[in-house]
Amino acid sequence: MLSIDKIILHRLNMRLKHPFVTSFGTTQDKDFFIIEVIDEDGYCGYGESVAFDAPWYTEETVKTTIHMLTDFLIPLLKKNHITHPRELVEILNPIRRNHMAKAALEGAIWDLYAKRENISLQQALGGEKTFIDVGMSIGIQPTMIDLLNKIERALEDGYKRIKLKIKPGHDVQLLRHVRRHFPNIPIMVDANSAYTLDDLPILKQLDDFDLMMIEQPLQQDDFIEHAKLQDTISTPICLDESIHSLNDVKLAIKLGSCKVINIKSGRVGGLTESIKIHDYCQKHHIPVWCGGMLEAGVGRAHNVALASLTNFSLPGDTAGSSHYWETDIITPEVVVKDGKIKVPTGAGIGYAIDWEALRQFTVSKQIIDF
Ligand SMILES: O=C(O)CCC(=O)C1=CC=C[C@@H](O)[C@@H]1C(=O)O
Ligand SMILES: [Mg+2]
Repeated sequence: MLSIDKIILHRLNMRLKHPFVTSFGTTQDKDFFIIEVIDEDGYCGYGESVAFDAPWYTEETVKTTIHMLTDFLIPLLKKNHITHPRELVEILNPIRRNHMAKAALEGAIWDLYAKRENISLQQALGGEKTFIDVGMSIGIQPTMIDLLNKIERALEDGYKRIKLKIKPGHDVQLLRHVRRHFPNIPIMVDANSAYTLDDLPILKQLDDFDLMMIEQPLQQDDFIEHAKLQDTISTPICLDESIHSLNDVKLAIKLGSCKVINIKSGRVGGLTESIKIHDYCQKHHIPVWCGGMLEAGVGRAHNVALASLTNFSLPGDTAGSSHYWETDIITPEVVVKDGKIKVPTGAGIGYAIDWEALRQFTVSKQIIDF
């Protein structure tokens, strides 16, 4: 049994090395928290919240996550006995959605469980790969030169594919430029729902650029529209914001709304649901890859373990720590070599907290006794 003694919420503020610009806006200072779950034997598990400070990606925010955890999710956990992290889905089920809040807590409990069992998080999740392939997501850049330079540098660092952000007015022309300089590199684009079917003429032109896929071109609940679009274009569609659960995946596959799925544990409510989605997609020959939420080291470590499952067959948005941060909060930091990350084999997430760094970024701390 996992007997929890206390939970500590460490609220942090970390400045990204470079602002990340998408069709919704700009992120530079990341407000989030690390959730530390300590059991009666002194084992500690760590999770990271991924909601942003404003609800532009999904409806959750840092504040809603804290509200959900302190007022609902942790009180529910207190009332239940738990022997395995898989049981958490059922325990937290009375609370609707709020997937990022649930995932932060669940992630910490998976880490705690793995540490108690003295196995790696990878082993606990059923991952098999020794290395994972990594791509880079490049936000919208001030100028074309900046973008070309960023791509150049990512390729030099060995990244296996480049993801570019597009939006209306910032798409075909941009790809023409990029393809002129880099005719053969693996490129994909992410629209973060910036288009509608009225943009079909533009979206059809994207077929000319030999893209690996186009991520989330339409609105998050446009399953039928995505199916129509996938029927019209040959570039595979990948769904991100549309996928909140295994049921969404079933719907998307049934309707033909996509050919690829981006899994983000926070968006789907945690690692247990992520594994279910991974397994279902594998059975249906739909490749998946691990998305990113500009995580610090703890969230990044969880992503690395998850991406080691076999059907994560495409490079993910899990770039190395140094791409985002001057100093990360784990040691060693996550390192990318030749476009790959070695999956750690130590107990739990396999990286230690760098307490000095964590303290340096801490804004506040809340202790919840069990
Ligand atoms: O963590 C990373 O490097 C991936 C960043 C990234 O592309 C995204 C992060 C968060 C929200 C979005 O803007 C975007 C995405 O949609 O995948
Ligand atoms: Mg996306």
